[in-house]
Amino acid sequence: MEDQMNDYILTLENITKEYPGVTALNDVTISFEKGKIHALVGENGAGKSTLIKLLTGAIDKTSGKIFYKGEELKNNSPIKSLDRKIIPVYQELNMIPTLSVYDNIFYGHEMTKGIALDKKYMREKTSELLKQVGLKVSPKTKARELGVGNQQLVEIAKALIKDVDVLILDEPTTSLTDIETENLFGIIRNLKKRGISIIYISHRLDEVLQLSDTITVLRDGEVVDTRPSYAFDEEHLIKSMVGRNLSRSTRNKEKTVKNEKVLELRNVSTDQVKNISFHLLKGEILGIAGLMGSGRTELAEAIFGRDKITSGEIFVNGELKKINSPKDAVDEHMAFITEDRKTLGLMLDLSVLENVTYASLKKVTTNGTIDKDEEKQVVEEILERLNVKYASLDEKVLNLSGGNQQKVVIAKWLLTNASILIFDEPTQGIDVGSKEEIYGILRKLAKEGKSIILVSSENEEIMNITDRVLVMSNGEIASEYKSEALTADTLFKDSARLL
Ligand SMILES: Nc1ncnc2c1ncn2[C@@H]1O[C@H](COP(=O)(O)OP(=O)(O)OP(=O)(O)O)[C@@H](O)[C@H]1O
Repeated sequence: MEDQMNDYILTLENITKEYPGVTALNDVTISFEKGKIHALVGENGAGKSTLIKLLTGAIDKTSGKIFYKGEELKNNSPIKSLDRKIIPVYQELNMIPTLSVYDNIFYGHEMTKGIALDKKYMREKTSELLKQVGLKVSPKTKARELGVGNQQLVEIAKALIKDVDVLILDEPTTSLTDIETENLFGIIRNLKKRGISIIYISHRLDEVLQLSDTITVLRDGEVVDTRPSYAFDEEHLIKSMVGRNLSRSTRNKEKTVKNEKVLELRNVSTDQVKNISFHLLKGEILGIAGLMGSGRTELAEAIFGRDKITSGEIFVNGELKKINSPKDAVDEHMAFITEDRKTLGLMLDLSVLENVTYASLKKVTTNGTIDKDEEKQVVEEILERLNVKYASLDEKVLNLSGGNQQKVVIAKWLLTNASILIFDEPTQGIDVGSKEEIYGILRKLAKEGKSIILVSSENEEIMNITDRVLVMSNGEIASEYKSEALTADTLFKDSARLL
């Protein structure tokens, strides 16, 4: 062990973490090399976040040992972990929107000169850090004026101020554009050159293969494979993660579209989108593509009555309708599966069962009373199809892993009798096997005559799953394609057309 301590900054030895009814990590041994990028991959619920929470002192292990810089790490806590320069940057960013970049960076450990804040020093130091992460904005810029990609960079700058030794990045590219992702990778590689050790968690396997030196695959809380990245390819990685070969979706050839307009927008504008006209057919999957901030989500929100329509008309099944609230939309048999599961999609304190059945109680109601057994059976079936990991139906959704929470949102809406389903980034944070399962369910719904709007930033998903695609740019529809005619190249060009 002594020898190894020189190369390895951090070692987990036989770590087990048990929650009531769940073994989140089981006898896990992993060594992280100094100055290397080490990726952790695995299905939703495999134990990645649990491992990070142990390293950052948010929770305690049930058994096993952690060694850091050659010494056993005992009595860990989030504060001690920061002092030890083990710093996590989470996907859900923590910036205070109304404060400046430098106020955010120094928040909680402000510099003073005498009794006053040393603003000059903080601004200068922030400038230096922003340079290191390649961000060209003034330290005085308010956080709310930064896009998600730039906020992510500020979070990393914040880690650098503490002289980070181990930087943990949890799904850092989820909300980034391709260009922002490339930029981030350049910065990560620079940090590595400076000797910083990086633990990188992602469901985007192509990125993991491209960026990391070593990959560890977790499955059901156990390490099933650790190798240098060059010894993996994507197929092998997927097989390790899901424990079987997985057939990936290819372009959709099965046509389920009927020539019947279920939804039509004529010249619809809101404060966020301009002059939107399009229709959705029965049995169709219509993709909405575009860059972050192009108005994709805002368009979905307008249709669902969550944003005020300032002009234009919406027709449902050929009839002009006023949709002023989500309730109006639900009355028209629409469902909106939101991207923001924490605030809009779930009630975290309620059970898995209650969350899934919340929007669909009628389905299992006989004479006004809920048939509990039937309810359970229906819910169990859908959760099994989506491969959701949960201890029991009575478990609080709060205790589920992020990806499994997302699957609960999807399950909830799949059980409603909605005929127009709007999905906003349904597979964000979802593992590769379950993604395929979700695609299969979407196709099946279309075949049953439901109509689907799919907002997505994943090109493959947009091209393979949909029948037709609208590309948004700067709040407008820039172009429309039959999916089979769409290429990643055109998608990229059209997304920037109206900028
Ligand atoms: N506080 C908790 N109480 C009970 N079970 C928990 C708790 N936190 C996590 N778990 C369970 O531990 C297991 C591992 O969860 P974890 O969040 O580590 O997964 P993950 O690999 O990060 O998944 P994802 O890719 O979805 O983020 C899951 O089965 C989860 O339900």
